[in-house]
Amino acid sequence: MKKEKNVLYGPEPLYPIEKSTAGKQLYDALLKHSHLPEAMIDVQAKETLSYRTLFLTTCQLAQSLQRCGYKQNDVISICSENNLKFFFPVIAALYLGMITAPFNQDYTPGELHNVLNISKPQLIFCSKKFLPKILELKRKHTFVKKIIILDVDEDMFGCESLSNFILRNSDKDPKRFKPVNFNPDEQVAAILCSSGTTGLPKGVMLTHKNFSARFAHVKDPSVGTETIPGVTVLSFMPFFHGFGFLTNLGYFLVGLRVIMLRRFEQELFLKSIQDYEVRNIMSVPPIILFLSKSPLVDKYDLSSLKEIGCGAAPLAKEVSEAAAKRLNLKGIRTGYGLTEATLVITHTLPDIFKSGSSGKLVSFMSAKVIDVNTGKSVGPNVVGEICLQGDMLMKGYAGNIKATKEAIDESGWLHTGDLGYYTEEEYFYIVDRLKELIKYKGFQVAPAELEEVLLRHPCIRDAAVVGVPDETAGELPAAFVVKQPGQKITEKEVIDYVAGQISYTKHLRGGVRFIEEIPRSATSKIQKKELQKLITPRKSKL
Ligand SMILES: Nc1ncnc2c1ncn2[C@@H]1O[C@H](COS(=O)(=O)NC(=O)c2csc(-c3nc4ccc(O)cc4s3)n2)[C@@H](O)[C@H]1O
Repeated sequence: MKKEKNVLYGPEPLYPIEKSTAGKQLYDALLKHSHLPEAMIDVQAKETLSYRTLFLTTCQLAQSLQRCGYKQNDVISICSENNLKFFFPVIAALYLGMITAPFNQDYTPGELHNVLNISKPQLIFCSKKFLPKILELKRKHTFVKKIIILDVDEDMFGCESLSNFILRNSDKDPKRFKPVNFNPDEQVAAILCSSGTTGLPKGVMLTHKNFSARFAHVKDPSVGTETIPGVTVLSFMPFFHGFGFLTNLGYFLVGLRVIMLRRFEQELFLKSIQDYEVRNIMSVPPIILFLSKSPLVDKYDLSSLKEIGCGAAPLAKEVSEAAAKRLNLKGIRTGYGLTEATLVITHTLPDIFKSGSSGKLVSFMSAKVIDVNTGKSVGPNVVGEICLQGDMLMKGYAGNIKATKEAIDESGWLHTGDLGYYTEEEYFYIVDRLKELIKYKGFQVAPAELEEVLLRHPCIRDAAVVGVPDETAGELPAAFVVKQPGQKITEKEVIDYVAGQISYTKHLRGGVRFIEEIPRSATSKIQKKELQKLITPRKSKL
């Protein structure tokens, strides 16, 4: 292949991208692993899902969906905490070429309005805990025609349970089911939320081919976490987010034993590592900080841990080294990823650690760094915007051609909005963010979404939201507010008002500052860097 100057290319892959659909690859993998007794163990519920049950149930659910007339390109959503049954509809949909649009179960009605109008799911699978929210949502959104409850045996409030839906509609012999064939390069597999470089959350369309590129990675011992069937990993990242969604599908593909936490609880996390002899964890920087500092760690035997991956936000060199030393590891494997490029794009290789680096490019991808003023690609050790190209790039933002064109240029390069550089050895370092995105504990916070909520308040004339650096969370959303003339409103009232309108991870933990005017450019774009200079970090109330 012709190599361009100042463009980096990922390594030759150990495994090629399969030509089959991601659904077919998972079908074959689950069949192959169906002798393994444990696919996923719910620690809190003390329940176990076997690969045989995972395989047969996904086939029966796919048969049932087909029998009820669901077909390629129909959209489902999932609203659930991490749950043993979460991936049943995901995998069944992949078999059929249906599209899964998961969303954060803690979203408020306002947030749900935004994201649901992007994907317009006709069928929503939810856990019992979130049924009231989804019933309310169905009343408001006429495109939602059916709700299926994942984790109950009996129908409730006019909604079928998953078990009854399968009982009533599936074939007596699930082994007669075969995945549908379609073009994996074009077929959208999932629509995942991301705010991209600016504005409100958008729907990232990832194709079966994007998934297959990730699947090729996970089979490679130098890329994936573990590749030996039956090896134990711990999974606590939220399943609705690209990180949790795709890492777990990768675990199933390889046949790993996944210890699942419904939500992160410090002692349960440590006890699970000890009791299940977990070998590998994929995590985010706040967890590494916890492992480096918490006295709780000394109460448990964590010697089974052979590798910890970390990504989704910057990991301080000191924190990484302290955690590795405490856990007797040579280092913490770090990676850089974004939903618009499916998952991990760069990562450090096993046993080769470069503190502070996010590692090297993965196969099937190319990268360049461009000068933010000229747009021209630069060479090593020069900071610029990271641009990506290759088989893991999203198909685009669902229903948003304008945002897609702003993100992916005519030459097919995704402009990530991340500032970084690479060394002569092609190790990447992410140093800052051009884009507005705020990362609270690895979770995305779109400033525009909070600004939209603030501007609806009658006492607020103008508002801007920026990220405040925080050692524990990475960044905290903070608001600058201009009051309406003559109006009185306190910082606490603003914080409480926003907290009542938006989900937990987006609350204004960085506080509120009242100012006379929001600094704007000639094109009325908020000058966020100016505002950040006005911020003196306060002790966060996490
Ligand atoms: N390592 C990093 N350092 C600094 N910033 C980082 C980062 N990773 C993501 N980010 C930031 O999050 C943005 C993307 O946010 S996002 O869309 O929510 N997606 C993500 O943050 C995202 C999706 S998948 C993923 C990772 N999966 C992994 C699995 C194993 C492992 O060892 C490392 C990783 S990173 N991250 C990036 O544009 C960037 O701004």
